[in-house]
Amino acid sequence: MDVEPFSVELADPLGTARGTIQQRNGFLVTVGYNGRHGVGEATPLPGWTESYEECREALNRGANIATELDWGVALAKLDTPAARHGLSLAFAEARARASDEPLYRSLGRDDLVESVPVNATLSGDGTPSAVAHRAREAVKTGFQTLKLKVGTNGIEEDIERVRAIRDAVGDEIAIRVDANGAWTPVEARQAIDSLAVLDVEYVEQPLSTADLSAHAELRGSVDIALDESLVSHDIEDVIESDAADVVIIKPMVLGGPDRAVAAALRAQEAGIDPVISNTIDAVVARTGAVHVAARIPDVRPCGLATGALLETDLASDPAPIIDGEISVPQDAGIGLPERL
Ligand SMILES: O=C(O)CCC(=O)c1ccccc1C(=O)O
Ligand SMILES: [Mg+2]
Repeated sequence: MDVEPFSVELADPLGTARGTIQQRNGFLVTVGYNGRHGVGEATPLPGWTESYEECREALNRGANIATELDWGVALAKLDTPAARHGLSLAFAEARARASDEPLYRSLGRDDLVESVPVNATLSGDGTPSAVAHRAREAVKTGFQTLKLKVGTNGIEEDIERVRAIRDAVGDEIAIRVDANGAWTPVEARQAIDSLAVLDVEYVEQPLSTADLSAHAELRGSVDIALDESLVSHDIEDVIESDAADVVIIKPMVLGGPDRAVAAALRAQEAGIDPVISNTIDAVVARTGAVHVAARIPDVRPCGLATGALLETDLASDPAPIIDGEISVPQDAGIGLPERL
């Protein structure tokens, strides 16, 4: 098991209600298995996963265990999500390569999946007309679903932005908003009443993570999606508390593609729609998440169109976005060169 640090920059920082993301620092993880190599990525995002230092320490520990025993044992001992994701993805890729299948097939999907629908991710800053302009550009390139970051400014201003987008793109385009936990229950109620009129598809994480029952109470005129709540609650808690119409599944946050697939399928079984997203990962984890999405039948548009937010990346992108759908690589493994 080989662990190599990397750093990638965002071309345009992504402003969210929980801070601005400017740079992503992580580790490339390479493993050997049955004569093949698999590559994974561990890119921690503090607040969502362990810190960079904790991730590095966990991977080093894993590397020591892995040389002594085997990958499965090392995986079982990695207890932080980003580190576990790195090893789990590397291992899953090596297995897919050894069986000469694309990763999504190796994860259990039987039929051919050529592409997955995706949303455009729109930063929340700027005037309503600036945001509407970005929305119109995204629709011109083929996106049918837009996700706007909200919660950094006042509710009235956010509603103005969503109204400007709706006016600019018409009624056929789906609009989602992501508050990243910024609202109180009273603010959320007020925002949702206005967002319902603007035919918003769902509100992602309106309230802070802990309170599942407060989210359950908000459900109604606009669907509620939980994202950050999955950091501290597992999918069974969310199902049990009736807190969500949609769950946002980020493989880096859940600890690997295996866990992400399991959680997404479990959600579907319980009548909750999973949406696969990512933490603005580099190309290895981002494309890994594309395979997770391809594994899920009838998946709603996913948050995987984030490659263009990066100024630099680890390799050229094997999953171009065409007409609002991200292409699923069909080569063995993730679809990247065997050694990066
Ligand atoms: O889901 C998307 O459209 C892109 C990813 C995204 O918004 C995001 C990226 C990094 C950290 C948190 C989030 C989030 O969904 O809240
Ligand atoms: Mg979110």
